[in-house]
Amino acid sequence: MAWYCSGSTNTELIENLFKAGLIRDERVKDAMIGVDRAHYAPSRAYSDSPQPIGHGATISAPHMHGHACEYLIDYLKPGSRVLDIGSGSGYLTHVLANLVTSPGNQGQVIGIDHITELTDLARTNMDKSKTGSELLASQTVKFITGDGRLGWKEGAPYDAIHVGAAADKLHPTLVDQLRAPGRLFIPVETEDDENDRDSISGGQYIWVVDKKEDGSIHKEKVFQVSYVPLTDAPKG
Ligand SMILES: Nc1ncnc2c1ncn2[C@@H]1O[C@H](CSCC[C@H]([NH3+])C(=O)O)[C@@H](O)[C@H]1O
Repeated sequence: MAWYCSGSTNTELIENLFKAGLIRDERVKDAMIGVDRAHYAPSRAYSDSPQPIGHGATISAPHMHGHACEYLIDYLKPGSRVLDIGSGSGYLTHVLANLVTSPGNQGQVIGIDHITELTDLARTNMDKSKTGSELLASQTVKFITGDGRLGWKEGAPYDAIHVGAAADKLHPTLVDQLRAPGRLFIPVETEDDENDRDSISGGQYIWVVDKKEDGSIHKEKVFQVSYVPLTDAPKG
């Protein structure tokens, strides 16, 4: 159901998304209330819409961030390790960090983006709040500049990997870097699904890829989306 949400404060926006059923999980709601979107979105921070953040990147709409967290929620526990590929503004990286941190049990979230100005921006954005600057100081959150299609093997294995830009395929390196059990959430441009011949005709879909405890892989195409692509880094 299409439902437009906004609020006059961050808490009001998230509560309205919750009331509209666009966020359903209480832990996700609390983690999103804990991150002021105004620190990350340059305009219309409390409206449920994407906004440009420069360098061809956008901060996704908050309901999309909510969906991503909800698909990964079973793998986001205090102490979990997470990789956020295409971290952009750093907003989702911060929300994910709230989900893997409890007093005395710090997980770690690595945000990776291939544009240095954006990893710098993400750090600056996080530093605007006390909790954000503490997460940076304790290295619970680290921003790395690099090609996210390769993951970040120094921090692997990950309980959860989130990809915030559309890949041209299900990069096997990312599946390799999952813990068993672990889950990858990735928008893919035209991945061939042998069970669904329609998927070859194009369109972007979120794929959820599970690495089970025995190391076996289960892939599922869950819903259609429109993300900016994962690309080569701009030259210069
Ligand atoms: N190959 C790549 N490696 C790392 N980051 C990439 C790559 N291709 C695109 N990106 C980044 O993917 C991001 C997608 S848009 C930013 C989404 C972010 N989750 C947010 O809501 O703020 C942009 O910041 C791009 O710079």
